[in-house]
Amino acid sequence: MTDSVEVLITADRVPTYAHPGDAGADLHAAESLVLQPGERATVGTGVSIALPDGYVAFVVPRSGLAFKHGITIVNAPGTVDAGYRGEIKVALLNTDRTEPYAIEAGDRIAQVVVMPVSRARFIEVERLPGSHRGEGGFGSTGFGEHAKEVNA
Ligand SMILES: O=c1ccn([C@H]2C[C@H](O)[C@@H](COP(=O)(O)OP(=O)(O)OP(=O)(O)O)O2)c(=O)[nH]1
Ligand SMILES: [Mg+2]
Repeated sequence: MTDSVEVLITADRVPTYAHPGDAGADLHAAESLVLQPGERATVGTGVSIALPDGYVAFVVPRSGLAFKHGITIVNAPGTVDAGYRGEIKVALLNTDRTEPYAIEAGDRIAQVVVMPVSRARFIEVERLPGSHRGEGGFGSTGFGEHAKEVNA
């Protein structure tokens, strides 16, 4: 890693980066529960942090849980504000249509990504400056081959 930031923490289990260079540190469940198909639940992690001003922590799904079991996070990415001192909680959702998913206390249920963030100074104007994209959005560049024409 080229950069790191000190984050004060109280935790039953401190989040861990599985490999050098990983962006996400795994968060462990502080409780056991079963998520029925389609069910969502807020799961404690036993972790509280004090981020420096100018940083945010995003709580994001683990890909393996998502791909293999359909376990995702309802509000992904969950936003942990720098001023938040409460327990980080994970709003898990079982998107599988048929299979319940059991979470044991200590399981790694999500990961946390700490990033610098800018706060905007919103400056109201009568008219926005022009841009190449303009107002095009929501698939305006098409899908597949059409993108090549746009990029040409
Ligand atoms: O996945 C998450 C998302 C948020 N939080 C905590 C930290 C965050 O600082 C606080 C508020 O989150 P957010 O602003 O997303 O929720 P809100 O519904 O707008 O609540 P509030 O009115 O408290 O801002 O809840 C979590 O523990 N986990
Ligand atoms: Mg909020």
